[in-house]
Amino acid sequence: MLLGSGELGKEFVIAVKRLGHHVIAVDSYNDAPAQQVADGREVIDMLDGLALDAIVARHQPDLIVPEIEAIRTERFYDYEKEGIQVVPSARAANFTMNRKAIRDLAAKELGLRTANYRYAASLEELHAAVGEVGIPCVVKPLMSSSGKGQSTVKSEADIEKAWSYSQSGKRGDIAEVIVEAFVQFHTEITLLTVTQKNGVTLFCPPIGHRQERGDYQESWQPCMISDAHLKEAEEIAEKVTRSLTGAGIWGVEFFLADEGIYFSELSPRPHDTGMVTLAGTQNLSEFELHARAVLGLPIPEIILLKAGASAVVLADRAGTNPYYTGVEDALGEPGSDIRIFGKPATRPYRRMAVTLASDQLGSDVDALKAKAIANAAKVKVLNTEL
Ligand SMILES: Nc1ncnc2c1ncn2[C@@H]1O[C@H](COP(=O)(O)OP(=O)(O)OP(=O)(O)O)[C@@H](O)[C@H]1O
Ligand SMILES: NCC(=O)N[C@@H]1O[C@H](COP(=O)([O-])[O-])[C@@H](O)[C@H]1O
Ligand SMILES: [Mg+2]
Repeated sequence: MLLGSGELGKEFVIAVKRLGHHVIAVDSYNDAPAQQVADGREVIDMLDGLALDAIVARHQPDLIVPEIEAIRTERFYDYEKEGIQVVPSARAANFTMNRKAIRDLAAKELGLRTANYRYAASLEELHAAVGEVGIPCVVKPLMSSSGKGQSTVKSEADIEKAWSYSQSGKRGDIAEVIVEAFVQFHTEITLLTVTQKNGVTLFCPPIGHRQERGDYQESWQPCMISDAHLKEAEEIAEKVTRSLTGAGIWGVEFFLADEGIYFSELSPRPHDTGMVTLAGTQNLSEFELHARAVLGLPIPEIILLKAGASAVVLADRAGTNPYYTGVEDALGEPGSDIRIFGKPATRPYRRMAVTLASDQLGSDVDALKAKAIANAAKVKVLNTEL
């Protein structure tokens, strides 16, 4: 049972169905991307614990695979006790659903370097927290993803806007926000990390990415970083995933700054920036790795086969029944590909597709990034009904 059925879930469903499994895909709206390729579907509010209990009782899944954060993950501890495998584990899903749990674990318990941070549960508390952390700083709802409700405070005048934006962009019922000192990083990476039932942790070559409005725009693999940074990132990823427990792929996010490496956050599931692996950069994509890891199947090796890049195609308006023009143009050159997710509705900035570019190992990753961006710009998302 897949909880959350967006673009990441869709590729995961394809990977597990190729291994012969039966999937029920769940989301809060009908015809979500992963539901279109699954065996069955449910439409519920996943923050509603009783609604979750009802579908778990109805389908009796062997595995529960969360695909988003905003789920009543407290219920997962009971499901685990009942013998259902929660991916990667109830603890991991529960800790990462709320930024407070994972940040306090990383910074306080594990002693990792993170941006200086405070929490605030009201506008007054936000003023105080910004005072302590300093300007510029980043304000994020405790429960949100893809930058929803996130903004950067550059002056005192931004504080009120940041509070109201956090409240309209948050997922679920938690009003509290985290206030993080702005890290002046030069590089941002995702380290895809695979924990296995046999206890051996594997790492994919680092993925570089660029974000706007807290949401990813392009990603590329490999991202060249120093051996020392890579070793440190792998050690941190191993430490955090071991503490959270379980088997599966994780997207561990780091900022690389002049003063060193910062742990930012992690997803206990495939990562959006990891869609670059759909370009065939590795022998197994992040979705195939997740499938094997959660099913306890062997992963004899992870090897980099090609250099690649991905770029997002965003909608620019609200509407239904989207269709796409320019796909022919975007696929014209060798090494170009696209994944259209099949979301049934658009809204401004909603990610609808990614373009992929790849070439042989050792080729210029910047050129691949430019190619993916140029191809994404050729694709237009239009609506038959506005
Ligand atoms: N403290 C910070 N300093 C500088 N930039 C930041 C900071 N926090 C976040 N960002 C920028 O905003 C992006 C999104 O932040 P973060 O990953 O915390 O949000 P998110 O909503 O969980 O995103 P996602 O779910 O897509 O991973 C980061 O990748 C980074 O580019
Ligand atoms: N950074 C997290 C992320 O990329 N999550 C992916 O986006 C979907 C939601 O998209 P939507 O908001 O367009 O419905 C999620 O279901 C997941 O696949
Ligand atoms: Mg992130």
